[in-house]
Amino acid sequence: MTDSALDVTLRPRRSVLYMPGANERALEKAKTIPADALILDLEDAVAPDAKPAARERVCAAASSGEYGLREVTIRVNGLDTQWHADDVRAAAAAGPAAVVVPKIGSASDVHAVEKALEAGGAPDHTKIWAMVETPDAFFRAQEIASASERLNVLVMGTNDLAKELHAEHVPGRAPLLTGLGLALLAARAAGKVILDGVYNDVKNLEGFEAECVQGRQMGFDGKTLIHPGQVDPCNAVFAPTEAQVEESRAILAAWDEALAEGKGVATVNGRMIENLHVENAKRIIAVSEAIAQLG
Ligand SMILES: CC(C)(COP(=O)(O)OP(=O)(O)OC[C@H]1O[C@@H](n2cnc3c(N)ncnc32)[C@H](O)[C@@H]1OP(=O)(O)O)[C@@H](O)C(=O)NCCC(=O)NCCSC(=O)C[C@H](O)C(=O)O
Ligand SMILES: [Mg+2]
Repeated sequence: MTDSALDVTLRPRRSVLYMPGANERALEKAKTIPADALILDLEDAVAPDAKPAARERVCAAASSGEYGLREVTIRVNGLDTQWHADDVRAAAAAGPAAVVVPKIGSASDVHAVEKALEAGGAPDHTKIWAMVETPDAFFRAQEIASASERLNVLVMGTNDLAKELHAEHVPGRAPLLTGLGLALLAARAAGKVILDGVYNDVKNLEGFEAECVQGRQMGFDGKTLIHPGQVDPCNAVFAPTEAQVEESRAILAAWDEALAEGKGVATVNGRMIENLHVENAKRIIAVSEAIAQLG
């Protein structure tokens, strides 16, 4: 799907699946997995010796056009690594939907990536997805989110955050909520998309679904994933329900009626409706229609 076919901010990014760039089988399998977006990884999931070959394979996959409507992105190695410059140069030439950059620490990091992409001749459609995953970055989330028009998505790195905090992974994620809340405020203030971090226990679907629901309730647009088995439940949790869409349509109808009567307030199912509820109802309908366009 091209961005001209769909409003960029409404493009569904419910499920965003990482796959190790060195794993040919996973790259092939991804063509049939119903994830909204893919992150072809050159960082954590690829051993140092395998990085040059993985870079070649991932860039070929990203420019192959074989992933249908899925948004295909490349996660490069961090700015302070020996692989970063070559990764960004190769990704710029491949022209994926985005270059996902781990451990972004400040607006100047974003500017450095932007400059490197431009120097490498990256097309305008290649965006920057900034990973916020260190304590410093969470404090600077606002400057990172608003650093560049090319940056359209913040991605939470909850494994690195937990590691940096010396925190434990616990149900409900209490140790991480301060950081996640700061990043959500920053993303919304800058009008950017924000994706929740990964859930490591791939066999625990109950725990995974609970974390998806928590992420949706907090305001995340979708969640990053590590296993194909996480895709369907994640898509279900992050899509508006039929009841929500129906209620949204009732809100729009009641609002039109109120306006025609010269009123600035209405009620639906006994609840007060003001303009802000109407805006939210329009967003829910638009998201639902965007998901339907994916087929
Ligand atoms: C987590 C895994 C290592 C589990 O692997 P495995 O036990 O081999 O899984 P399965 O046997 O259940 O696999 C079944 C089939 O599915 C394919 N598969 C598995 N994972 C993926 C995937 N991510 N994408 C595509 N396809 C996948 C297998 O090849 C099997 O296929 P088949 O042979 O046809 O049956 C593994 O799932 C995995 O490696 N996941 C990705 C790990 C990863 O990318 N990690 C880095 C990103 S997460 C991160 O860095 C977080 C962030 O930075 C932070 O700080 O939080
Ligand atoms: Mg990380």
